[in-house]
Amino acid sequence: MTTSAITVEGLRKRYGDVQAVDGVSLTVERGEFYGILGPNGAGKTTTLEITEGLREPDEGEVRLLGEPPFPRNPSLLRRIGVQLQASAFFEKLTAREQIHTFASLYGVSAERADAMLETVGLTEKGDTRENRLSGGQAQRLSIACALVHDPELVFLDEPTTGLDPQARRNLWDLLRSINGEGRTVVLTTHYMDEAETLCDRVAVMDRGRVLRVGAPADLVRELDVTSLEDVFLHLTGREYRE
Ligand SMILES: Nc1ncnc2c1ncn2[C@@H]1O[C@H](COP(=O)(O)OP(=O)(O)OP(=O)(O)O)[C@@H](O)[C@H]1O
Repeated sequence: MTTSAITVEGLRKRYGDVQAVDGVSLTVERGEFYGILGPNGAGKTTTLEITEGLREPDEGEVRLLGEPPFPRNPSLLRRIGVQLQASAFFEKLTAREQIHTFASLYGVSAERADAMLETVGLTEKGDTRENRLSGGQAQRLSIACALVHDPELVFLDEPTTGLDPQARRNLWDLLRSINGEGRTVVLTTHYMDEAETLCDRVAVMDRGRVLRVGAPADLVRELDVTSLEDVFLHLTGREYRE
């Protein structure tokens, strides 16, 4: 039996008075495109960071590709890709220098780095400094950096926030092709249309808890509504964006 890509059991994390994650359990299968949805402060990023092994939970168990991610597990680092925010780029480097730097950290060839730049459509921007890239270009570069070592599983935290509609659609195509190659993709998003279009299954989170998990179309049917936006409203009793 192959293990799931991710299993999370009874996760809890508190910051001072804030119970950021309050008993989250979920399973992501290998090859799945999985979305974590929720409003600001729902606990999505904290759940993701614990799953990636970047944070220690107060309680709960995580298995990432069958292994515990915390404390830092070097054998896992090569197998997962974490999209960093564009602000985490090395200062003053060009797009090509950024991805070459990530590649060398992983012992990956410069040719592979250049090929990744091409995959995300940034070859022509190779000589452009990170602070001169558009929002969409910076997002694509950060995804390329997360993929340069050919990981099995990719984590993306709100990859299309702040992009114009065309740039979002281009990024959707890229994410679909990443998943189409058999990689597991886990993303958080604020956009219901994005989740509806891309995700095999979504977990709807609010106030540190998972309210419901399912395929978008199944959730819409089960709750007898017309869209994922309505699913959210039905589950939480409020609009997605207040
Ligand atoms: N390092 C921290 N210290 C203190 N409180 C934190 C910290 N990180 C998150 N929180 C709080 O924990 C709660 C959950 O935050 P988290 O970032 O996980 O939510 P989120 O769903 O990712 O939100 P967003 O969509 O705004 O990114 C919030 O109330 C947040 O203010």
